[in-house]
Amino acid sequence: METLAFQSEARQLLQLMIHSIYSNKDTFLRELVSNASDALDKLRLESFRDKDMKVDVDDLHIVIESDPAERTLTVRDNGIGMTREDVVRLIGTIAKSGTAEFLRQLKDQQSSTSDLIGQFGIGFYSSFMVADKVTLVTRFPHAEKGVRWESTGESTYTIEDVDDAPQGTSVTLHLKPSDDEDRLPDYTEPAKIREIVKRYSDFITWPVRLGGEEINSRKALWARPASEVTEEEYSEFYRHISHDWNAPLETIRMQAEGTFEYQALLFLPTQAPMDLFMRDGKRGVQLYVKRVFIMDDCAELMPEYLRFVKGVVDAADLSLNVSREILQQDRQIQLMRRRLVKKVLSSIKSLQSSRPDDYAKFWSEVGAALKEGLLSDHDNRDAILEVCSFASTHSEDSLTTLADYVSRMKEGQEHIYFMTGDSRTAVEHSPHMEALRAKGFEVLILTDPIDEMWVDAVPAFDGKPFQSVAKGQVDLETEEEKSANEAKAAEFGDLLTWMASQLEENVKEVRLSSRLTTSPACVVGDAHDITPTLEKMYKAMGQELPKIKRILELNPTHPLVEGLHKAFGAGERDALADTAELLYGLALLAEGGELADPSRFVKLVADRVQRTF
Ligand SMILES: Nc1ncnc2c1ncn2[C@@H]1O[C@H](COP(=O)(O)OP(=O)(O)OP(=O)(O)O)[C@@H](O)[C@H]1O
Repeated sequence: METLAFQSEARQLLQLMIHSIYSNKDTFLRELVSNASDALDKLRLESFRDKDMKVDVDDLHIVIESDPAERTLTVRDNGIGMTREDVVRLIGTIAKSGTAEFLRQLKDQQSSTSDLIGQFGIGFYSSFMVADKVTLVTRFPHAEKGVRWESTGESTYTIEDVDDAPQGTSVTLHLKPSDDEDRLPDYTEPAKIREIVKRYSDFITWPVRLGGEEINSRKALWARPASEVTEEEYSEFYRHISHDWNAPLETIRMQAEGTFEYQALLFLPTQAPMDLFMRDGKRGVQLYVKRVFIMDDCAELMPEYLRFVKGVVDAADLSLNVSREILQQDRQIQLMRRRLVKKVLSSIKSLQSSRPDDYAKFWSEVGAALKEGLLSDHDNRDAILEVCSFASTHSEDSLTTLADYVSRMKEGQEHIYFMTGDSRTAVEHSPHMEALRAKGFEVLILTDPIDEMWVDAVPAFDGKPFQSVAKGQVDLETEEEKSANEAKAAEFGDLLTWMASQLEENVKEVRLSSRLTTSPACVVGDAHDITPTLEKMYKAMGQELPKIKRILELNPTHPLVEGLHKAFGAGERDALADTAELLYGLALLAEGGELADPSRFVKLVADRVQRTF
């Protein structure tokens, strides 16, 4: 027998369970039954794949046994079991993504641990809420010996080989004394066990037996008429497949009959899954064939940008040993996926109109993922744009849809104006916004990294082209203003050419601006240039890009520019070279950009300030 220590994160979680003030302790049984059900699914799949496997899969089941005298409760399955290495890895450590984040949040807000336990998915360790010792005996089909694991949930566990372990896993809880005050019922009572299984695990497709009797109905929710399924049943099922504690925000059911029959039961989450933006993040739709679980995380059923959608698709006409490769090539599957995506998007759309507050919360949780679809899903681009919301200069604290933006467009306004940047403040204070603000045009404020990408790919919404206020020529002038500006441009012509040659390493053109009212200068990109933020993102990913020169725009009514023009006319070229450089530096700083040589800039400024004494 070997005694091993729990990994430190596992130890912290166990402590949390042992001293849990969490009121709903019944959920430990849901977790054990859920794990047993997963183990049975896995064994059946493995037996499809490996025809030589010498395992009896005819009577896969879960048995619950209780012994009031010994005060034990056992949950046993004849599923896939675990090897010794599995036990150490899966039960002794926590490899789950998001654990570190979970423990950090826990430190931050001690008071509401129960909410957090739930969000994280409590799993096997929840046994320690109700037991002071847990014994697990398990055997993997190909292993000769079984493994016996035991722990009191303190810092160590013991592990040893056993000769006579049956196929599968049994978990025996040595229950704490029941205690009404601590809300700890007597879990050896059959009526209590029955009640918990009925409440949390009724839909489990495998038989759950207690005293020789089957105590779950095993009816797949998606196969029952919608009118007969309660909200609570949907929520429990959602918890089983998503490991999310919250009830789903929206339940979506779909059914197709005819040549390719399927039923779908999908859920939108209230909260973003922990792994939404992690590299190994999972997609949430499971594939069943005629009520039999086939695979998790089925990429063929839901595109990546809808990875927060959880649920089940049960197709009647596929073979039970269908593989990913077959799914990828199946035209019916592609058609089905298209319909599922449309249905999900239309459900979000109706959420938006019927429950605006819920939609707003939903958007704040998963909007950044959904917007990825603007790049990857051309067919549904318009439908995605319709359910998007953005910050805008129209309101400080609420977001706007594009339809609402369009309804507020001024007479004669042809474009949907936007500006991308790192933060709302940076965008609002950027010189590029001045003329738009002065003329009262609304500007969308786009600060998600993904925004930098889709704005280049999506040309228009509802026939109105998107226009960056920091790119190309922003055409806001009246005819009179235009002709006045043309006259100015002629007047400033020599200065502009001279400045362009002074700054040629950094800018490709110097011109007069129609977007500035109070700042002296700003830097803008050509319509198809990538933005500085995007340039930074590419660099962060290790991609070197050729240097991108932008355009310097001057505000001819600003005293600094006027002064420069005068001095230039008087022929003081040499002394003005530094001024040109300073102006360019100021324009960069004003948009929150970075100077190539900050120390040189500081020296130039200090020099100027000195001359004022
Ligand atoms: N009855 C079982 N048979 C086989 N493997 C099991 C069994 N119970 C647990 N395991 C293994 O141990 C792992 C950890 O279980 P645990 O319940 O802690 O987390 P989980 O089921 O992965 O996630 P969750 O936190 O959502 O419950 C499982 O993923 C599974 O691989």
